[in-house]
Amino acid sequence: MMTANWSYPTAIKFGVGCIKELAEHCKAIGMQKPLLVTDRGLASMPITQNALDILQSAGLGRALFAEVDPNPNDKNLAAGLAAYKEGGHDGIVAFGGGSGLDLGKTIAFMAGQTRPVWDFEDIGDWWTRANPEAIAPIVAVPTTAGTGSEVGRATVITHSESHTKKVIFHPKILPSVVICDPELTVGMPKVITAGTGMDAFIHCLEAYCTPFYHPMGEGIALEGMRLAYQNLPRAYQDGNDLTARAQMMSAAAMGAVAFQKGLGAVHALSHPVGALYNTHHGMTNAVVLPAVLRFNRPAIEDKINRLAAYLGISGGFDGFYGAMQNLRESVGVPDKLAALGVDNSRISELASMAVVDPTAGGNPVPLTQESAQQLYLECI
Ligand SMILES: NC(=O)c1ccc[n+]([C@@H]2O[C@H](COP(=O)([O-])OP(=O)(O)OC[C@H]3O[C@@H](n4cnc5c(N)ncnc54)[C@H](O)[C@@H]3O)[C@@H](O)[C@H]2O)c1
Ligand SMILES: [Fe+2]
Repeated sequence: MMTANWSYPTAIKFGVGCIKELAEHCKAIGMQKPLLVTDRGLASMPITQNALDILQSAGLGRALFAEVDPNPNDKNLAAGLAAYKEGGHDGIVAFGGGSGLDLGKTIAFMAGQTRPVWDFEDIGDWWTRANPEAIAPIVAVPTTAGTGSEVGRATVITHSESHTKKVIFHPKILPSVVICDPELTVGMPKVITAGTGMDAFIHCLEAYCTPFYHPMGEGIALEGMRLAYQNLPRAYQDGNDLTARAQMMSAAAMGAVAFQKGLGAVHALSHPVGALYNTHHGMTNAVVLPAVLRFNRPAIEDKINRLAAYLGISGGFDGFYGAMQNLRESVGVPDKLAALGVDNSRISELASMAVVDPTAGGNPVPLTQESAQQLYLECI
C-alpha cells in the first residue's frame, strides 16, 4: 500500500486590496514589533513603503531589513538575524518575491535556534534537530507570482563559500498567514513576470510528473497549470490585467502546495546555474524545460497526454511540447542559457552539483552525471 504525508495548513487571505489587512493579521498572531524583510530592489518601491505605513499607523513600528540579494545567502541571513535581535522584534513580515520571502522565513526560523542553519538542510529528518517553539511568527506577502514560497515549508539559501543552493526545511517555517494581493504584482517588470510565471508553471509540471503517490497534489498541479498556461501570456502582455495577475498568484501558490510531492530535473539543473552564475531562478528553469521534457519523455508520455487533454492542447506529447515552446516564446524566454550569461566552461562542475541537488531524486528518469552533462550541453 502507498504511504504518504500530506500537509495543507496555511491560511491565505486573497484579493485585490487585502494588503490593508496586514497589521491586523500581524497583531492576531501576537506581533507587536514586526521586522519587514524584503530585497534591496523592493525596499524603496511604493508597495513596500505602503506596507510599512500600514504597520506604522497600527502602532506596530516601522522596521525594514532589505540587505537581501537575489538568490539570498548565509551572509544576508546573518545580517538579518542581527537586525532582528538588535531591534527586539517579535515576528517577521516576509515581503517580496522568493528572495525576500525565503530570507524572511529563514530569519524567523533561525531567530531562536542554537545550531547553524546548514544543520537544517532538507535531507532526511535533520529538521527534527530544530526547536519548533523558538520559531518566530511569520506573515508572508508575495509580490511576484512564482515561487509559492509563501505557502511552502522550505527556503532556498545559497551557501556563499561553496556557491551551492541549499534547501532548508522545517514544517513550521510555514507562514501563519499569507496575504495574496494581486495588485502588488502589477509593477513587476516583464522579464520578472515571465520568469516567475514560468517557475509557477514548472512547479506544477514537475510535481505532476514526479512518480510519488500524491493524488491531491496532482489535482492541484493540473489546475495550477491550466491557470498559468492561460494567464501568463495575458499578464505578460498587460501587466495591469488584475484578473490575469490574480490567476497567476493562485497558480504560484498551487505550485508550491503541489511540489510537496517533489520536483525534478528542471530544478536540479537550474539550482547550480543560479548558484554559480546568479541567474534568475524561474528564467533559468524556463530555458532548460524543453531539454528536460525530451529527456523524460519515455517515463511521462502517458501523463503528458492526459495533461495536454486537460489544457485543451491536441496532439499528445508532441502537441504539449510545441505548446511549451510557444508559451516560452510568447513571454520572451531565450532559447539558450548563454543568453543569461552562462558559458560551457563549468559543465562538469554544474552536472556534479545537479545530481546531488535534493530535487534530482524526484525526476521520473534518473539523472546521472553523464545525462546532466548532456542536458547542459543541449541548453548552453
Ligand atoms: N522557497 C521555495 O519553495 C522556493 C521555490 C522556488 C524558488 N525559490 C527561490 O526564490 C528566489 C527567486 O524568487 P523570485 O523568482 O520571486 O524573484 P526575486 O524574489 O529574486 O525577485 C526578482 C526581482 O524582482 C523584483 N520584484 C519583486 N517583486 C516586484 C514587484 N512587485 N514589482 C517590481 N519588482 C519586483 C525584486 O526586487 C528582484 O529584483 C530564488 O532564490 C529561488 O531559489 C524558493
Ligand atoms: Fe522553482
